[in-house]
Amino acid sequence: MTKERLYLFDTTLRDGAQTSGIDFSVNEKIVITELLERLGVDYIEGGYPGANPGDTEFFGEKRTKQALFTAFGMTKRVGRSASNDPGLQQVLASRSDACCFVAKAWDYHVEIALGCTNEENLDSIHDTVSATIAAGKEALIDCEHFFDGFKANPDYALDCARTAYQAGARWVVLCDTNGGTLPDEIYHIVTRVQEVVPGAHLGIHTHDDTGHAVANSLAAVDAGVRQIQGTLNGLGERCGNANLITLIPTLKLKNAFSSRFEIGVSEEQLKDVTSISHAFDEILNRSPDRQAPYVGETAFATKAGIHASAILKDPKTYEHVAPEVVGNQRRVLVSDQAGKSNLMGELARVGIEVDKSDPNLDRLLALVKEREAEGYAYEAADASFELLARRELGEVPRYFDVNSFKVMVERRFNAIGDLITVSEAVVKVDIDGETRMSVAEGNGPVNALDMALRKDLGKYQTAIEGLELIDYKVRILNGGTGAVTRVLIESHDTKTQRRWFTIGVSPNIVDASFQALVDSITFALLKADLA
Ligand SMILES: CC(=O)SCCNC(=O)CCNC(=O)[C@H](O)C(C)(C)COP(=O)(O)OP(=O)(O)OC[C@H]1O[C@@H](n2cnc3c(N)ncnc32)[C@H](O)[C@@H]1OP(=O)(O)O
Ligand SMILES: CC(=O)C(=O)O
Repeated sequence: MTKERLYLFDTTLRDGAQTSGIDFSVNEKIVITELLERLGVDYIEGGYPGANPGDTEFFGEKRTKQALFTAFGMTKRVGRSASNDPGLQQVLASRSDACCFVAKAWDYHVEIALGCTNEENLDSIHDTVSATIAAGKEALIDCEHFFDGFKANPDYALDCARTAYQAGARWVVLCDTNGGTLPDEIYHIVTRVQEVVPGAHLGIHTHDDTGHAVANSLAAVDAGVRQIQGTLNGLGERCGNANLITLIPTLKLKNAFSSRFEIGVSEEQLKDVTSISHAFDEILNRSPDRQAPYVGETAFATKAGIHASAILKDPKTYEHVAPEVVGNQRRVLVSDQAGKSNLMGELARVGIEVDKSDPNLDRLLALVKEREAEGYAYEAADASFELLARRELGEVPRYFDVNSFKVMVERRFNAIGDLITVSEAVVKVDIDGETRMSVAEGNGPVNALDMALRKDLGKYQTAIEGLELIDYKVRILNGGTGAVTRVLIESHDTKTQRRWFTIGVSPNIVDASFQALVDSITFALLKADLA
């Protein structure tokens, strides 16, 4: 059976830019465009030329190599001709291949927001499409509020879609602008729209206000549309748009879609989807969603011992697709929910092979469970777990012993009379029988301890040169007088680009932090030894 082509339209740089807290620079738009081309989408909507200087500059050049570079705008204003509408002309004059214009499709909006007649709005749609084609560009119409409009006045919503299509729009895109429509309604309405516009010319644009943006897009495809609009990681106005990073693997890997449709993303590009999703989060300066479908750090993570035991026998027992096909990896976590299979899985990942009958494994499992009961969470601290395991197996040298540490926090006036808070730490470590004392100041007690601890580790100093602490999280585990503090530290080695997590637990926050710091440095030394 020949497969039908489904087209992917990315609006990260337009609807994504309408996300609260997001503000793309032109350079960021260029980098994101490169990511989108790597992914293999068909259309990249780069923004709204004329709406702001950044978007105007971005559209001063053609920015795509394969994808159709698409400019966004709104249909011509009523009371002007298309050639006399400066906003419309600026969109048409941009270095785009295609122009996508938002048009009202709900008569209530025509009356309230535009303040014109239904016929005048239809004329605007018609004239805008004609002007776009006359400018030598592909025309798309985003029918805003299409589904709400259809429910209120189906004939008028259909008139809008028909007008755009008959004027020559390549795509008439049905938008669930307020995001309140459910999949069965989408299916039903898209079916009706095909009485006036063929599915091969219909697109879907959904928002996630009920958590159904992806499901709604799939329902629309099922009903007949052949273009899907969405964004990287589901960015977009309010709760976001349909997430292309979820949709693409589903379209490629789930038989209901992959047996009927072809998309422009190859198997190789699919393997890049996790890395692209995380690279995009880096640009946004936010942590990736750990539970994101397909690409999240825990998307293929197994915590329960019963699951881990089966996964080690055959991963398919608890995986709906293989992690490698989307560039992700399997993780078998070690925690108080673990059995020996979890341990063996995690040990194998760090290069330690142990037989299931090895008594060391029973000892290690008992130790993990005991420490988890005290507050440790090894599933979040890969490096501390590896150290614990290797210590039990006698594989971690005593690089240094901490003889003592002291930290002091002082609030005082400085020489020019400003009130300042100073943190100072003193750490004594023994290396090969020799005691070394280091003193350091930091912007807080933990920072001061960290600076002092790695100020002078003698012969080990070069191995920790690239080490930096990049995140520090504190959690109080049980309230009241019995409170215990759990500290999680993320470290990074700028030389090897390795990242790792360590953990410390104590009733005292400084003590918990110090444990995590010592583990972090010990892990860096161990990895340098093993390299
Ligand atoms: C559903 C969506 O996501 S649509 C995309 C929405 N995105 C944005 O609005 C981001 C970019 N927008 C902007 O920078 C500005 O709104 C601009 C430059 C486009 C327009 O700015 P202004 O001219 O100051 O108008 P303002 O934003 O106050 O109001 C929008 C105007 O467009 C009109 N309008 C809205 N939609 C349409 C449409 N589809 N066709 C024609 N006119 C429209 C409104 O009636 C209103 O007109 P009015 O000023 O005569 O009342
Ligand atoms: C056009 C658009 O972004 C919407 O209707 O949601």
